[in-house]
Amino acid sequence: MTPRKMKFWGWGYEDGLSPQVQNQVEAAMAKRFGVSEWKKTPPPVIDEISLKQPRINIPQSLKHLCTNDTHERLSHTYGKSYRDVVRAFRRDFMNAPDIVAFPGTENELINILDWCNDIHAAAIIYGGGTSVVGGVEPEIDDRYSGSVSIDLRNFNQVLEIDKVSRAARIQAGIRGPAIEKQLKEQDLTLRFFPQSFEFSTLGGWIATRAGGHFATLHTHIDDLVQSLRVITPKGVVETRRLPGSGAGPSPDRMFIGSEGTLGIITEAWVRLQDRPVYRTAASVRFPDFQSGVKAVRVLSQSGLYPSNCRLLDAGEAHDSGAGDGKTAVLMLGFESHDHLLDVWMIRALECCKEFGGVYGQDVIKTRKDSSASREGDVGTWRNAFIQAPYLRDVLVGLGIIVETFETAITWDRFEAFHTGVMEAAKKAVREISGHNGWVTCRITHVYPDGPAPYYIVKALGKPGSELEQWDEIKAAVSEAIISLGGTITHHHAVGRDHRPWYDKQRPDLFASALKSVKRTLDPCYILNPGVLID
Ligand SMILES: Cc1cc2nc3c(=O)[nH]c(=O)nc-3n(C[C@H](O)[C@H](O)[C@H](O)COP(=O)(O)OP(=O)(O)OC[C@H]3O[C@@H](n4cnc5c(N)ncnc54)[C@H](O)[C@@H]3O)c2cc1C
Repeated sequence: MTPRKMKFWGWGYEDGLSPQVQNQVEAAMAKRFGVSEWKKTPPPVIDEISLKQPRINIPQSLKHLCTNDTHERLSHTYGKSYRDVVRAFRRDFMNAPDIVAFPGTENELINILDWCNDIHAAAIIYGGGTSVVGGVEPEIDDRYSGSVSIDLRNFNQVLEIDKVSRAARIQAGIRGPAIEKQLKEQDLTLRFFPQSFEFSTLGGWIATRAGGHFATLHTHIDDLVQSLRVITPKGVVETRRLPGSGAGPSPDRMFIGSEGTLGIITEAWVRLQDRPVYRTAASVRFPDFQSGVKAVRVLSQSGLYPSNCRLLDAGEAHDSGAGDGKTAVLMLGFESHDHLLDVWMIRALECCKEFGGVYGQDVIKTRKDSSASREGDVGTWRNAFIQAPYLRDVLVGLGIIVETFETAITWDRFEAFHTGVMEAAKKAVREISGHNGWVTCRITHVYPDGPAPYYIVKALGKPGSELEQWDEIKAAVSEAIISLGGTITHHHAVGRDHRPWYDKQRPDLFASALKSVKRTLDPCYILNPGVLID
């Protein structure tokens, strides 16, 4: 069987979406935007793209690890944000790396890093390349001789499992499905499922402080990291495996979220869980979003800790097929390897009822298989969630601006914050695109002290200016988020795209301290220039 081909210009596999579904999407969007006939841009093919000659040559000693092959250079130019896909559709690959390297051992990695240091080439660490913030794009200036994208795909093994402490030593370049496959043999799971799970890597999750699918408790990868091994241009840092420690600032925390600027994470000990046996799921409809928000706050502070507690506003519920467009919908779920969950679900539904929540036939009693989250509204939403990145690529070809942004804020400020962000987003879409467009929201994660809202923008772009229009919209909503007290990102990371607002959010003295760390670990500033710190 021939292996499925990955797109070099967008999300996932070339055959990831059937032509029938594509046609359905085009028809639905034509109706929504009142377009009689789409003027479609076809996805790029390699022969149409002219790449500049590599600025650096691969030394003889590294020829077996490095390539300047066109397909590899194209595939390593971008992450997977809307900005990235639009530029790929424009056949614009001006920031392609000069060289792509595929080390298989730490020694090989060190040799590549030494070479980058010697010739002052930028070294961009590439995990799964699913960054949505410009994290892997080799955008460099002429202070650098060129750029090398260092792909960690060969670091793809679960190396050791400690069943007693429920932990595993895992290499950083391994993708989500391979982690779970190897842990399943021992009836264990990392239980970390970002939407990009299929193609993103453990090292990428740690480097970006990624957020998984689960709505409460261990939402970020941070909580699952027990220790790290990191290669820096100045040497190796390996931290101690501990369940907890009060010994000064945490060295792990310094590298978690460092986005390839301080070192290359090669492996991590991570905390595992037993595989869930029991599951229950329900969807609850609320007359309006704010009623749902009140219920979600009570749930987040109830100590019930649902695994799924995702509140969709009416627009988002409608778009995913999980709602009628008039009511907000809460996706609720619990899971456990240990006990039946009906008592938890019953109590959670009581909380929802207090705020006008209505649940129906699809309330599912505890089951001992995964079907609980695959049926009814919950299942419909799950399918839409998995297909969404493929659909996004189709919409880009139609000239539709389609992108997300996400943040977090404490409960006491949420209502005013959400109103302000929605107003800013709708105003920006209206003024910049000339149409009303669609701005919808869901709450993806909830903490006892506040939610993480996630917004989706869809608008008809002006042909040829979609990217510039999105950049303006993004700037407007980012200003609103920062001025209203939120974070520029809850889990998508900073990268290059969020830098202006991250620089406003972080305290100045902290920025100086971070720069000192950078100078110590990467004195020639070869690691991922432009990301996080200059
Ligand atoms: C459709 C879609 C859905 C997504 N859903 C989620 C989601 O649910 N939750 C979420 O948090 N994010 C999500 N993302 C964003 C993205 O998947 C995450 O940021 C993810 O953690 C990136 O992992 P990666 O392996 O692809 O890293 P890459 O994109 O390859 O790299 C990301 C950054 O980390 C650095 N890096 C990568 N590996 C290492 C390493 N081993 N050592 C040091 N630095 C490294 C890179 O240099 C870069 O700066 C989504 C993205 C897409 C396109």
